[in-house]
Amino acid sequence: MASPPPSKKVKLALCQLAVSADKKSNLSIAADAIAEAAREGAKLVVLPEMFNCPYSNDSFPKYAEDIEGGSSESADAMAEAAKQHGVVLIAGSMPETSSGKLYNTCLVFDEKGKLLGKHRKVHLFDIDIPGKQTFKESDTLTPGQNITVMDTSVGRLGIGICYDIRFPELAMLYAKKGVQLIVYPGAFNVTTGPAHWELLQRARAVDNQLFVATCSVARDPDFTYQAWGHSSVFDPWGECLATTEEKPAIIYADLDFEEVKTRRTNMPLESQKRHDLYDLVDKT
Ligand SMILES: O=C(O)CCC(=O)C(=O)O
Repeated sequence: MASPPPSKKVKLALCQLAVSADKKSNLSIAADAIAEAAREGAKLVVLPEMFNCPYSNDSFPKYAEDIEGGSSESADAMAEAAKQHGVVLIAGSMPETSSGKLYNTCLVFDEKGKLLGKHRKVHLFDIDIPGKQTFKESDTLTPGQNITVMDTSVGRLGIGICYDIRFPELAMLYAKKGVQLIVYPGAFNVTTGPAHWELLQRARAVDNQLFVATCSVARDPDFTYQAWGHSSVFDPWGECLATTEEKPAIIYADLDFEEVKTRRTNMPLESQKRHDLYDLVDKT
């Protein structure tokens, strides 16, 4: 891949949305948040994982849309919002149906509403912490087969979805490909969130000397899945630029991608790696 586009400053908005069982209302809440973020000057806007439906295996098949088949009201609504407000939009994720399979899919639109690419969650969230948190996405979902790097007008972005953040190799591959910011739409829970959410973001940021942003749904006490919230963004030094708690919120940060270069010049980890002792294999 060629070098990333020239470094720029960009105002990022993370929209921690309240999601209900009403898809139309979820889409309209998302569109309103995008409009508000754009009014505040954001050029890059992020939505949460499964922003158009409740996070449950029962919901995924019911809410899934055939994005490639061109009949996706959620994709159409988000393309329209990105265009209307002139922002690069990382549209969280939504259940996608394709050739009889279901995926947890993030769509990315440019400021003209053109689909720049999509990421299908590659690591499915299958965990069992008895009495605390059990979830098995693989009961309904199929993992994606691609990693996702894209050049946008605001910089080179890498996308992961929630559980993808636990796999450092993915972030390392993104760094190797010149990514300046990794965005993880997500929805950790009240068991794993307090333990690992911030730690994982800071680790991915510091290890790879790049920006890391996460965007969660807000917590709904009536849902079976209790989301952690705490959408945040960390810089390449591991400092938190913005965060929030569990309620609906839009948070903002000014990212200066020049800092990626500066940190890597000051501390040249990449060139100091001992490729004679270990290596990262890129199979993409
Ligand atoms: O890794 C975790 O603890 C939570 C992951 C998750 O909620 C997800 O992948 O949707």
